[in-house]
Amino acid sequence: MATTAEEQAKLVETSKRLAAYQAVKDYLLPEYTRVGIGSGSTVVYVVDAIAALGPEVTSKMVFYPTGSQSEELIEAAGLNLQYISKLPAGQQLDVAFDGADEVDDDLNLIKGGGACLWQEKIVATSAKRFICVADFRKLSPRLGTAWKKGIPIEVLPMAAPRVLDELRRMGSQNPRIRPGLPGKAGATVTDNGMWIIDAPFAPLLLPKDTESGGQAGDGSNGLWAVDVLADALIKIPGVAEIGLFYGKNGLQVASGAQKPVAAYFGMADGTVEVRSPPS
Ligand SMILES: O=C[C@H](O)[C@H](O)[C@H](O)COP(=O)(O)O
Repeated sequence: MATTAEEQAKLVETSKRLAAYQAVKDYLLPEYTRVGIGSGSTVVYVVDAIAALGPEVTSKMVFYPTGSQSEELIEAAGLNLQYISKLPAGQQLDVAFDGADEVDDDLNLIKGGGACLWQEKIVATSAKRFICVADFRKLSPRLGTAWKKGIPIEVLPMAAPRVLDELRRMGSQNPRIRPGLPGKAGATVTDNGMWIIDAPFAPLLLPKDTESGGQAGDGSNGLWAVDVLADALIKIPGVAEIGLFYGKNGLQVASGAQKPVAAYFGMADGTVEVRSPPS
């Protein structure tokens, strides 16, 4: 068991790597030609795993980034880069891999801890199969349990004060514009020229909490169901996109699905746990 901070950090990196290599082994089939590459520190290992397959496999593939970081990763690995704007209408990516900040029991996700959520959602929903790759810290029964910083929300800068007002009205505890420090004074600016607001809410309810006379989930008692909150957040004027990736159970290998078909977790004991959403 890891005891020092250094050992814990090493364990986390090993876990990310294990999950990434397993996910690529299971879901990057040699016949695939279009692959989405997400953002964050875990995706670095996904790209490593893909590059390790060698040009005989990867040269026939084209890789679609979710922002400037993954664009650089793709290029640095010598993989073929293409932009999602060039994906012809009516066509899909074969698969997309991405990380997450938190994953609940139903495989709803919080994303955007690295300010990349908007392009990530476009790429994920353009894929026939969206695969989430994470370490054991991300696994939690309800969103907002382990990830306390809040739901990342990408907003038009001029609308930020109004969005903050509305989030407070909805019961978010201390929503804040994400600072750019230490690298940049002022707000964090996304790849799309937007700002990020982090909006903490009490842990989000799942259908198993709200069905059969359970909690309302409409925010009236301070508790929101994932889908109800997501639908309300996206309607706030000035919100460009939200870092909740959610959807109905059973909506899987389908165009437009935000939830992954599988989530790979590198566990602290050196195993990889694979989860699929309940059907
Ligand atoms: O904005 C960043 C993305 O949503 C990342 O995929 C997410 O923050 C997870 O990142 P990491 O793999 O570094 O934990």
